[in-house]
Amino acid sequence: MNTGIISYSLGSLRYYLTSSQKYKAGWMFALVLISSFLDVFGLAALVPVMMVAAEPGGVQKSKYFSPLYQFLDFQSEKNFLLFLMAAIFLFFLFKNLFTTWVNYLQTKFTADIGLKIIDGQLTKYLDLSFWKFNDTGSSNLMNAALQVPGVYVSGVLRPLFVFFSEVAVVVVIVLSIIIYKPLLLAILGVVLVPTTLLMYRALRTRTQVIGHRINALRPVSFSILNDLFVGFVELKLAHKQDAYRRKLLTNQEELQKLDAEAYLYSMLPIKMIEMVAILGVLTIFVYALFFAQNAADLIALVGLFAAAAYRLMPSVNRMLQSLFQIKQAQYTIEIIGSDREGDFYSPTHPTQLPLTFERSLTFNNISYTFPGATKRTLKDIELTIRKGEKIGFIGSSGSGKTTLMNTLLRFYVEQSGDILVDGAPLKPEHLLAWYKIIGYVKQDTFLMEASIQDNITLGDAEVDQERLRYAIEQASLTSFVQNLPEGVHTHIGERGSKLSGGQRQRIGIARALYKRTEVLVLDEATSALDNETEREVNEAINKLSQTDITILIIAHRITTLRECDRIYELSQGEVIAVHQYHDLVRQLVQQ
Ligand SMILES: Nc1ncnc2c1ncn2[C@@H]1O[C@H](COP(=O)(O)OP(=O)(O)OP(=O)(O)O)[C@@H](O)[C@H]1O
Repeated sequence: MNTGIISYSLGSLRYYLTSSQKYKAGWMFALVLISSFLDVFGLAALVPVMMVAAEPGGVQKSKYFSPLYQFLDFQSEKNFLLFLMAAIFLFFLFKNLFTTWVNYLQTKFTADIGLKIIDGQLTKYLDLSFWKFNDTGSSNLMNAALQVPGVYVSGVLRPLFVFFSEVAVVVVIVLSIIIYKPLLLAILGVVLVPTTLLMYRALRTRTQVIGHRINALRPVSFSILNDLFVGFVELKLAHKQDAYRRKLLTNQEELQKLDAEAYLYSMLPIKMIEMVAILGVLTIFVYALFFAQNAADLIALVGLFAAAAYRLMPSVNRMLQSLFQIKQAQYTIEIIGSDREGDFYSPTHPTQLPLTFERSLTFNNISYTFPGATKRTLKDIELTIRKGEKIGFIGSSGSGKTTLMNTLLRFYVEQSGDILVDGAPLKPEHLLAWYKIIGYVKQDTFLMEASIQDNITLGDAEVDQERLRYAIEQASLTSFVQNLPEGVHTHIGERGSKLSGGQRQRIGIARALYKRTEVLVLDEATSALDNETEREVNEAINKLSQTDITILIIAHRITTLRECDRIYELSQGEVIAVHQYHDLVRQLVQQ
């Protein structure tokens, strides 16, 4: 048939099978083949038994059963037939128990591989560089991490097993026919092989296209759904929910049409093969009636042809169906096997070294250009911060403040220059140690649908209560937490929906303090916070100023920077000025 797609899918397995699993896969295939043989043999054995049972004295005449009858020393044909029936029943019982066991092993085996692939996909995507991660988008990543492995198991692995077991069935039948009546094989070959091949060729490309298209559409639905629910408030106020709903439905409509088309294609082969087979039977029949010398022989041949075709058809059909399924799911092989290595991956360096921060932090001539961009976003940034200092960063939107902090957090790696910690360059080997030292409170702090405690400790199983109290106190959350009915165990709603903007940021600050952050990067919310929220956040920042934590604040409101030792002003990726808070306030007043 088509060895391309089969060897391609078999090849894809090598990524995920350990050598013991490969050995197991070999065994699984052997067991599946035995099941197929038992299936064919069971049906084939039934026919002669029924034939001798139908004819009085048939057992004695039969060249197969008469020796057995003699050997087992039966005295009555009826008893022998009862014995045969019991044997057939026991055989079917055994066969079905055996095939159920094989099915169970097979599902367990494929599920194990499925899990391994999910793990592999997750590891791959968690190693994505931050830029590529943002560029790919969460809907695509969710699809590729969970949905794609699922489709791979049901659309590639399982059909592969089906394909090989049906090949085994077909081979057994074909071999028996070769031995019994080679002419019949020739007729079957002439009629069935071209039809099957033609059909496969006609449908395979379209099936593959459908698979790719479905894979492209699925993340779109996730993404719209995500917008619809995350943007619940904004979209409702803008009266846009309906437009998004329609967008989602249009996408789903195309998906369902494709699903329906794929389903239709899976039903077509059996119908086409049946049509061709019946055409074959009728042609031989007509030939026998009008032209053949020995019509009786030919009509017997027609009967045999019909019987063989009848048994072969479902197998050939399942072979074709599994090929189409694999074609449709071919994209999963491409996705799972894609981008295993390359620029977009930055896995943690295998050797990790310790790191301490005692004196200073330096941006030493840092330049950074985004992939595909022509202009540098950061241009030769040169500045030093001493341990314990509070430093502010200001500048118009797009001036590069967040990008600069992202290089410090190692989410972006500068193309030239270095980050120096106590004078020594920060290397990939220091990443884990550096992550222990540095903390980040983003504008939109990541919050989970969990308790305050879990949000601060990020789900620590063993919470250091003393540290938790300290973090809550330093983040100015004590009175807020004390007034809650369940204290730190109070749940905060989806993405912290039960908290105010200021409280959310302070949870972020408490989180950084809980993990004993020594360098804290604070990206102040750009949205116009109300005075109360601003006061809450500033209170927390001022309290932090009393500690020896080194703080870097990206600020949009000047009042946030009151406690800062210095304030750097950025413009188009360059440091254009260094200010003192009071000078800056004076300048602004004069303007
Ligand atoms: N992932 C990205 N890919 C390409 N360009 C980017 C990416 N992220 C940011 N930029 C560009 O880099 C420049 C600096 O962005 P950055 O977010 O650092 O500015 P910012 O000063 O923090 O702005 P804001 O105050 O609005 O947060 C902008 O021109 C922005 O368009």
